Amino acid sequence: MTASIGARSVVEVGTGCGSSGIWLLRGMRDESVLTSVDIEPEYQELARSAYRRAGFAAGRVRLILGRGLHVLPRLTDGAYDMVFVDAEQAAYADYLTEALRLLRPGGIVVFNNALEAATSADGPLSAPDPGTAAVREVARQVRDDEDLIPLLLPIGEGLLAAIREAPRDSA
Ligand SMILES: C[S@@+](CC[C@H](N)C(=O)[O-])C[C@H]1O[C@@H](n2cnc3c(N)ncnc32)[C@H](O)[C@@H]1O
Repeated sequence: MTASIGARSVVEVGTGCGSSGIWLLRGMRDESVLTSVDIEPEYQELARSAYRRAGFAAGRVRLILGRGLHVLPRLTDGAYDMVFVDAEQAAYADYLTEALRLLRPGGIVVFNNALEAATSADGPLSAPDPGTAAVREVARQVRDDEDLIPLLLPIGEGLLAAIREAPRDSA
């Protein structure tokens, strides 16, 4: 069973072979579009075929080849309901900045691998690896930002989510 997120437009960084995209599409509205970014053309071809076999029309997915941090700045501000980041852990803080620009008020950004980093022990003499440090930093930023509602889901390697609050009425 898939919980519907009722989203019209979702951006995913890290298409892979299409598994997460299929789960996202199953929870999205019928007329909605998933924009998915990956640096590997072979993965995107496998994903394209997986979406088709899962029954989604070609027009439901826009596959863009390139590094997420090069592609996201070209997408429209405030036009997306959800941004799912599942690539380039060391740059998660930059992806948070991009996601907050892309999201509509009430939209949600989700980072994969959050628990893996949070629960890995540091050695007494070594700094955490850049990916782990970046995941912890983005978790801190989400916690400290008063405009974000944070949520940590213990699913798989852990999903860190943050809802961008709609502006409150000043009256
Ligand atoms: C963990 S896999 C994604 C799996 C996919 N989300 C799923 O669950 O089916 C990570 C993917 O990110 C891609 N990737 C790595 N660095 C990237 C970057 N800087 N920008 C976009 N994609 C990247 C890899 O090619 C790989 O396909």
